[in-house]
This record gives sequence, C-alpha cells and structure tokens, in this order.
Amino acid sequence: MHLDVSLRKQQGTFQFTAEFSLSGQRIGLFGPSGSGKSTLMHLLAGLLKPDSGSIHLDETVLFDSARGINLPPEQRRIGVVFQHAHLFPHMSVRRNLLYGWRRTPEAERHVEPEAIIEVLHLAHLLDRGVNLLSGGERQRVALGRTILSCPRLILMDEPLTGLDEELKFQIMPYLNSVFSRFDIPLLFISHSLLEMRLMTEQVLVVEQGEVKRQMATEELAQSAWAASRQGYVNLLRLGRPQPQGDLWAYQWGDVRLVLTEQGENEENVFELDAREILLFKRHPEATSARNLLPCTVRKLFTVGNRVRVELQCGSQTMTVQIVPESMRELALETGKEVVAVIKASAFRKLL
Ligand SMILES: Nc1ncnc2c1ncn2[C@@H]1O[C@H](COP(=O)(O)OP(=O)(O)OP(=O)(O)O)[C@@H](O)[C@H]1O
Repeated sequence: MHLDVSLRKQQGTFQFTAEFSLSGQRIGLFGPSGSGKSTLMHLLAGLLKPDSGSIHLDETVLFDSARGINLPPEQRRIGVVFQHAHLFPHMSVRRNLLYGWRRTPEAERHVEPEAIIEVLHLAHLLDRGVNLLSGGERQRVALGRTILSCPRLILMDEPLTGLDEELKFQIMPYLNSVFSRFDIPLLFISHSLLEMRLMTEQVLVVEQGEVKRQMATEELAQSAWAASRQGYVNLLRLGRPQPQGDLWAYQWGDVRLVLTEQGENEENVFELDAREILLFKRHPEATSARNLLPCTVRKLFTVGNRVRVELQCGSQTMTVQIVPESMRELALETGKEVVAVIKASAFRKLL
C-alpha cells in the first residue's frame, strides 16, 4: 500500500495536521490520548472531511480540496474495526459475515467466506445470534465481516483494548494469520507498545494534533526503552520446535535455542527480557542454563545506570541490559566477542 497524506482539520479548538508519505503493509498509529489518532482514521475513512489538503491511496484520489474531490466512505473501500464490535444485533453470525461480501462486486471479491471462517475459527458459531457471543468472538466476527467486504485497507482503532489480557493474546494470532494470509494493508491504533510490536512494522507517531515522525516499530521500542525505567523485551519469532528430552529445541536463524515451553503454531512469538540474559567473556565451563550463544557486540548505549548491549548472534540480533560496572569488567566494545547465557525458562510465550 502507498498512502500520501497532506491535510488540515480544525475540530473546535483542536487543530490536526498530517503531512506524510508511506509505503508498507502493517502500519501503526502511536501517540498519547487525545493526540489525534482516531481523527486521522476518521479522515482516511471519509467519516470526517478535511478542511483542506489531499489523501491518495495507491492510485486513487480519496480527497483533494483543490480539485473538489471527496469520495464518500462506501466508495473508498476502507474497512474499519473499532474497539467495540459494531455488529447487526438482529442477524446471525453468518449474515453479519456475509453482509459486506454480498454487496461487493464479484470482480472485487478476492477473499472467500470459507477461508475467513476457517482462519478465524467461526464455523461452530455461524448460526448463533451475535448477542450470544463472547467479547473475543464478537471481535473475530467484526474482523471477518470487514475483511469479507474486500477492502483495500483496514483501519483498526484499538480493537483489543476492551478485552482482558488473556483474550488479547488469544485473538492476536488470528489477526496475524488473517493479515499474513490475505495480505491486506493494515493501519492499527493502540496505546500498547507490545501490541504495536506484534502487529506492525512501521509506525506514525502522532503528538499534539500532528503526525510528527515515521519510523520502524522496533526503533520506537528502542527509544521507549531509553525514555522509561522498564526493561527492554526481545521478541523472538520461532517456528515449530523439536522435542529435546523434556525441553523443546527451536531454530532461530542459524542459532538453536532450547526452551521449556512448547509452541504449537507455525510461528510462535516469545518474549525474552533483556535483563535476564547474562554475558560471559568466554564459554563458561559448566552452567545450569541451556543456551550458550557466541555473539558479537554490535552497539552499546548507556542511559543512566543501565547499558543496552546490542548483540549479533549468527544472523539474528538480540538486546541485553547490564549495568555500567559489568560493561567495564567485561571490557565490552563494538566488535568484541562474548557468550550470551540464557535459561530455558527465561522465554515467555506470547502468541
Ligand atoms: N467533534 C469534536 N469537536 C471538538 N473536538 C474534538 C471533536 N472530536 C474530537 N475532538 C478532540 O480532538 C482531540 C483528538 O481526538 P482523537 O480522538 O483523535 O484522539 P486520540 O489520539 O485518538 O485519543 P485516544 O487515544 O484517547 O483515543 C481530542 O482533544 C478530542 O477531544
């Protein structure tokens, strides 16, 4: 997807401006409450009209004040999923799902209902009334219905915010598999940096009514680490494991990792807190930890009494957090070889 935006909008005393041009499939909108994220989504979807400027999505002009163009929402083919699933209460799950699909011209129907029902695991719910669904099931139906209207872009405004932590992590794999399998561009709003890292590749940072920056999501995660007291968390995407005794062995690029947890999916996402990784000058003689990875120091950053060490481990990178005293004792510098030691139980399965 390519999106070109240059616009202004005054809402009461709130002035919103956006000037950006981006290409990508998984984009996040990140910023504090009241900064203008939902405003931007409404402007893109055609639910709000800019005072001036233009919006181009791929080859289509959605809005251009100078040329008097303002496509109505139904002609923009942009799907929107809000925090609370807005389903038709008097219809079954099946009729909700097929609502947009039946209205989409045949030539533009590039997603089949059966495929969506399978990916979102909705087959057993098809004849149920939507009032009898749980919060997570409602969100899955809302997402399925939006995708079946075959949009060119999907906007999601905090779709996971109303759900409890456990449900959130149950739904995210569905979202990920839908967006990977059907390759639909996504613009995703969330206050959660972890959700951003799991769902997007790039982010637009919105602050005080303005799109201020555009950066890789990982860059945002690194800068958030420097600004907060929290530890940095590595996210590792690992494939199917092989049993190794009563543990599980995963291939991570050209590195083999041994974990206590079994991942059942094609792709399993684990978090690894940067503070839980130990560094040694050379291979320790004996240790209870199951993972001893020869690595090279790529970068070092010191923030107060914390040092972030970026390591190259074969083809993969990993971040470790230590204290300045350890850095001096290990004489760490760029290019130095070290051994990273990680317990099999230090990895926590997220997805
Ligand atoms: N119709 C309106 N009239 C006046 N001000 C409005 C109107 N709609 C929204 N605003 C103001 O615009 C600002 C941006 O709102 P918006 O909902 O876009 O923020 P947001 O970044 O999505 O916030 P949150 O993360 O809390 O959802 C807020 O200060 C809001 O009060």
